[in-house]
Amino acid sequence: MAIRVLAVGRKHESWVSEGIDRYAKRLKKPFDLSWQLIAHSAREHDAARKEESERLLARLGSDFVVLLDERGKAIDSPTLSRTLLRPLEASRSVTVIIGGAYGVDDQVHQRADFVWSLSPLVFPHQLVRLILAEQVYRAQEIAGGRSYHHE
Ligand SMILES: C[S@@+](CC[C@H](N)C(=O)[O-])C[C@H]1O[C@@H](n2cnc3c(N)ncnc32)[C@H](O)[C@@H]1O
Repeated sequence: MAIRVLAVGRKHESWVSEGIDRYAKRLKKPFDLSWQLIAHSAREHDAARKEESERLLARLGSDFVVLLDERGKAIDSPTLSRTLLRPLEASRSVTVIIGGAYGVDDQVHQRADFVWSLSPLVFPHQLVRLILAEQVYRAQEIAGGRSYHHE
């Protein structure tokens, strides 16, 4: 079991890639991250959101789905650690979704098991990838009782 990220958009930009690699090197099962990039739609607004959401839904299966959305629920890092570990320990894969420029539609919201807000502020997609990588590393360290995270 592992954590898969489904992200709408192009490959990691270099400044993001460097940061993600930094954390990825320190990740071990079940917290290792794999990335699947979903092509963004050539359309705009609602039409793009719908098309990208269909592409995301087609890849979900029975995973525990965490949707990143600024309107979701803000949680602290220990709660994130438990939220990720619980399905992984029950042999269920976790998929984390990062939407495109227009976010995702209601169907993806309804499918999500947990909608996670990093902040009410909207962050650029690439930065969200980097924050996610660091928070998954932090979740791993909390689960292992190590000293990276100080309350
Ligand atoms: C540029 S944002 C799109 C924002 C857009 N207003 C929307 O309706 O979702 C791209 C993606 O980054 C993620 N994102 C951006 N800010 C976020 C935040 N504060 N918390 C959680 N996810 C965020 C979401 O997955 C979002 O779909």
